[in-house]
Amino acid sequence: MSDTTPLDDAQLADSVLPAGADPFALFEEWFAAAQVGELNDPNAMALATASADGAPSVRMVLLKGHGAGENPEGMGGGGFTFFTNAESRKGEQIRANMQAALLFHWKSLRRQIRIEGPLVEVSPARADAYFHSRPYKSQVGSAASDQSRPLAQRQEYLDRVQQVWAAHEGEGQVPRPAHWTGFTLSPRRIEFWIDRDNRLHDRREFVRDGADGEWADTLLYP
Ligand SMILES: Cc1cc2nc3c(=O)[nH]c(=O)nc-3n(C[C@H](O)[C@H](O)[C@H](O)COP(=O)(O)O)c2cc1C
Ligand SMILES: Cc1ncc(COP(=O)(O)O)c(C=O)c1O
Repeated sequence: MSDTTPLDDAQLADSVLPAGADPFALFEEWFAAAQVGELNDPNAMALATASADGAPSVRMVLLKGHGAGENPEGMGGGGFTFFTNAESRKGEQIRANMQAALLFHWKSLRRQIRIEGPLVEVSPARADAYFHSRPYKSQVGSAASDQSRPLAQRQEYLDRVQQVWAAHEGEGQVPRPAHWTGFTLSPRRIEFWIDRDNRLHDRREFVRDGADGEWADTLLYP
């Protein structure tokens, strides 16, 4: 027989996602909690892109810049930035269709954030600065990789790694390949989801028309 004990006060409590909140401030709050509560890569997020004809694909990337202070190519309005090889599968999809969706799921916190909007490429200066802030080994690994293209055998990649390593060891940094860059998602929709017992979850979405638009928010049925 099903459990028919009455819902308790915690389950019947009102939403903890405040109406009229600033979604960037709420993101910062949750992201800070994730730094403490999530064991590995609290900045890991799923990045969904789609081909020109609308076929979706998704993979994990790391968030490397975020918040109201992000300034996608001078349009302002904040954003969420990741870096990648623009000749990869995702890079080709982004070139064909400059929009994406991001998903954070912090399992230990039982929280999810979904973010959607157009993408803007970061400036070459920012891509350089980020690329060179990475450890030498990571610079080498990225520069030696034709990300997402077929590799006949792993040794081929390892040989390239050795070559790039030797070529730039003296300077201690690798020139950033022109195709290694970053993209900032300018959010048009941000949704916060928090687990509540018995699937009586709590969701609030924030939407705006453009990078300079006002946020409007609403609760959503779980
Ligand atoms: C936790 C995690 C973080 C990752 N971060 C990145 C990243 O920031 N940039 C990146 O290009 N690939 C990253 N990867 C690898 C991607 O998931 C993916 O394998 C790669 O980018 C190729 O994707 P694509 O074929 O769709 O272009 C990460 C993988 C994991 C599991
Ligand atoms: C291929 C690749 N590029 C980039 C990153 C992002 O991390 P970082 O820039 O800190 O190396 C990752 C992380 O897993 C990765 O696998």
